[in-house]
Parts: sequence; structure tokens; C-alpha cells
Amino acid sequence: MTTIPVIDLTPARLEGEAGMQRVAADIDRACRESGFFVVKGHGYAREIFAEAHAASKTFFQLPLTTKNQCRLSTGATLPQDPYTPYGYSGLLEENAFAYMGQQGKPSDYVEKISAGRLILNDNESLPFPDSDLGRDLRQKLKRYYQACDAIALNLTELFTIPLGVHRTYFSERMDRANDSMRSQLYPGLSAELLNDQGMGAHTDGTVLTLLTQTAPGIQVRINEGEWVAPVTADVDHIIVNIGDLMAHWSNHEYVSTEHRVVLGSQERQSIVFFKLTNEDELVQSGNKQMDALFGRENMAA
Ligand SMILES: O=C(O)CCC(=O)C(=O)O
Ligand SMILES: [Fe+2]
Repeated sequence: MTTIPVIDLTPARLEGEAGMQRVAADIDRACRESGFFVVKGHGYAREIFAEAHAASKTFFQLPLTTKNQCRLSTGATLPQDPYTPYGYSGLLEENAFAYMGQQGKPSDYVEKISAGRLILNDNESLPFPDSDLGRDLRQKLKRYYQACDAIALNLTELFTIPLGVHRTYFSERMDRANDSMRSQLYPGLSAELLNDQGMGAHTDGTVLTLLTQTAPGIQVRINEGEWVAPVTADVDHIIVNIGDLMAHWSNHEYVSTEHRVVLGSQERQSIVFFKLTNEDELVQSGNKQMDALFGRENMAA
């Protein structure tokens, strides 16, 4: 039976080359099996994750009229970055099934506050509340973004080891990406809700996705239909999954697996970080370099 492994990154950070090799082999196996794994021991302070969740919760508790002021007047994106969502979106406004091209399915019971790479620049005008609370949320989400970006790049270094290419092969293609981050609140189940769909089944269009949660709720579809829940013992344990770009890039040696969120009895938060490639990076399978990476051809790194 496939389960979702918990991988401790500590040996990769502290035990030199041998530690890196061991951890890299575990990650490689998980990427081929379910495409999902949980990481701990990544070296970033727990408070970065806990505080981002706490500040998000404070935001979500604001009156709806205040949250609605954190929408972009121009729609969901900014002219400087037309592909990345920024600002607030409310319950039932998004539909993961529609994103997958499936029409006529229910929308998702989830509220979100989103930001992309522009959050790294404190002078950029972004749709957060113009208050101490809003400024605090922005700083906490910025730290979260920086930590996840760094952890994602560290993970890609581990990817290169079993593949036998130079250590920066992926990171140099992903270090300027317009990644996006969405802090999400799922309501607890109640009689007013039509169903228990927090987020419909979908795959991610990313290279990698990193996610932390305050309670269980995400489920992964393995073995042709069985749904399993990754186990995170703390708020700084990160659920990592392969997205469609990496699956495509690896000619489907690494799998991008469907997942969904089912509402529980209590409210739940997650913060998801979608890692993409640099804008100028063409991702194609059957690409000579990628064939070499995944052992389909001999080519020196
Ligand atoms: O909130 C979650 O646990 C899952 C979110 C997710 O899959 C997504 O945003 O793509
Ligand atoms: Fe997802």
C-alpha cells in the first residue's frame, strides 16, 4: 500500500554528502510513487509558519465588508503580474473542477488571501488592509513566502542528485519565478452548507507545491481511487507535491497526483505556495536535457 512518507531534511542539511544522498533517494522514490511527501527538519523557524497562520486567521475574522476591500479593482491580478492572484476571494468564488476543465461541478467552500512575488518588495502597493493588522499580515506572509521559496529551491537541489546533473540545474531555472501563495480558510461543516467540498479534486499546474495546515483535510488520490490524508504533526511540517510542470518536464516519471479538500467538523487553515519556473524557461518533455536527466539517454551533466 502506498502511504505518504514523512522525510526529515536534517541529514541533508547537517550530515554532508552522505546525508544528502540518503534524503535525495527518499524524495526521488516519493516523487515516482504518489508524487506527495511531507518534509520536516527544513531548518526554518516554526514561528514563521505559526505566525503566518495566526495573522491570516485574524484577517479572516474581519467583517466581510473589510475583506471585500482587499480585492483588486482590476480583477484578480495586477498589471505588473497578470497571471498571479492577489487579494481576497470569498466562499464559493473559485471552482477547482472548472480549473480542471470540468463544468457543472460545485464551487469550493474556501476563502483566500493571495499574493505573488511582488510581496517581496515592501514598496509595492498590494491589496492588504490599510491597518496595523494588514501590515502585520503582509510581513508574516512575506516571511512565509521567502521560507517556502528557499525550501523549494533546496528540494530541487536534492532532486538533482539521483538524476546526476549539476546541483543548480533546477534552481537556476526557478529562482526568479512568479510564484504564488494563497492563505486559505475552510469553514467547519454545518447545516447551511450544501456539501463538504473544501476544494474539488485537481492536480496543480506547478513545478512543486508546498503546503502547511492547521488540521487535516487534504486528501490524495492513490492506487486508482483510494483517498489518503498526508499526516503533518506540526504547523511547520510541509506537504510537498509534484505539479503538472514537473510531471511534464520529467516525461511523467514523477507524478502529479489528484488531491482535494474535504471539510471537517472544525474550521481549517492552509497556506499553499506554488513554485513555478522562471518566465523565460521553456518546459517541454521529450526535451534532450530532460531525457538525459531521467536516464533516457547518456549525456554528461
Ligand atoms: O488547502 C489544501 O489543503 C489544498 C489546497 C490545494 O490543493 C491548492 O490550493 O491547490
Ligand atoms: Fe492543489
